[in-house]
Amino acid sequence: MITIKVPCSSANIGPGFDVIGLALSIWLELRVEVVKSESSEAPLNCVITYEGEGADEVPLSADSNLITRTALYVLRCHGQRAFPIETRVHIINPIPLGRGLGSSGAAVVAGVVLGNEVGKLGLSKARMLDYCLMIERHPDNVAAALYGGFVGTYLNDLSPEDTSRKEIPLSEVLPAPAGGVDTGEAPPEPPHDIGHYMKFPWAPEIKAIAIIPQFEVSTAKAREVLPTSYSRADLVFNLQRIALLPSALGRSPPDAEQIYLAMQDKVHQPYRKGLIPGLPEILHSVTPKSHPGLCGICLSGAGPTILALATDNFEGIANVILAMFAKTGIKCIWKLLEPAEEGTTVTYS
Ligand SMILES: Nc1ncnc2c1ncn2[C@@H]1O[C@H](COP(=O)(O)OP(=O)(O)O)[C@@H](O)[C@H]1O
Ligand SMILES: N[C@@H](CCOP(=O)(O)O)C(=O)O
Repeated sequence: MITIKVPCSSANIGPGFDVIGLALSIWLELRVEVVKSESSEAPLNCVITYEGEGADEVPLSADSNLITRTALYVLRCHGQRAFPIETRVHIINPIPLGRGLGSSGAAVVAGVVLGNEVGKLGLSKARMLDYCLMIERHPDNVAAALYGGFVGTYLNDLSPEDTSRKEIPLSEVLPAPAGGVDTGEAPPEPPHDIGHYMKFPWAPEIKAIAIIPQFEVSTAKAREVLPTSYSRADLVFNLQRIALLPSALGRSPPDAEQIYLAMQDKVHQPYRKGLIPGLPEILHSVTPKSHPGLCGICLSGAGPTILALATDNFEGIANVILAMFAKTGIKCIWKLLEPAEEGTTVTYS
């Protein structure tokens, strides 16, 4: 049995839209067996079973499920048209879908690693990141999930030819389900070195409180509300803070006032407030002064989850935010999470 574990992630930390990600301690798990036999009745030779978040909505056919579609993309780029006979994938998913905790990033990373394992491809993590970036095109979730920890990420300036290959429509990378029928066409391989990451230190005192509202915001929709250009003042505002953030969050003991300041943002949060009732009030009123123990607060990924970083008073801080959401009629759960330093792991038993 091959076990693949991929952590969830909180992207955009503060001013780091599409740049800074933090892998956190909820893991998507795949238990994979390849049962050798002459033939398989399963479409594309793959049987999927699933438990956990999204069990009532996630498709279980290999050409529709995001994890197995991603694995098929990787396999097909290496001349393997289907899964080995017969591949059985059991998915255990505790990451809530569409909440800004990187469920799709984790699914994409899991799919790339699945393809690499069952196809015996021997891809490096750096090459696997290229495959991830052909599907989930912002690097902050997938790099954090793959490498673990608190990361700064970037996309390289590619040649015009590689740029157009990287920007190929997603529908050509992951073709629409065709009922298991293999069209025979080779998918576009990713260019090399699409993106990269750097790991930053994280002060051990700081934990992450995730306040998770019980409604979904699709990342695709939350990207549509963002402007295509920004004022110089807003851009400089974010640059000034992002320059401080990695050292502020790495310094021990943490300086809460400095972290709070370094987590302000004018690039994505103000534009997403229409999707998340109560967002501006929560971000402005929960501060280190009003709530001792708090260091900083921001939208997690594209939302609606709120990420509060704190050294103490976790339950008190969570309850205040829960009560603010409740005023707008929104129910939430909350979890106390820690950085997942290791990232994606593969074990064999
Ligand atoms: N474990 C999974 N298996 C299959 N598909 C998944 C899984 N996790 C997420 N997805 C897909 O990703 C979508 C959510 O992605 P997205 O809108 O980016 O939100 P999130 O913030 O959770 O990443 C789900 O609706 C589903 O289609
Ligand atoms: N940088 C992306 C991050 C999306 O994260 P998710 O967890 O909501 O998928 C964005 O803000 O669009």
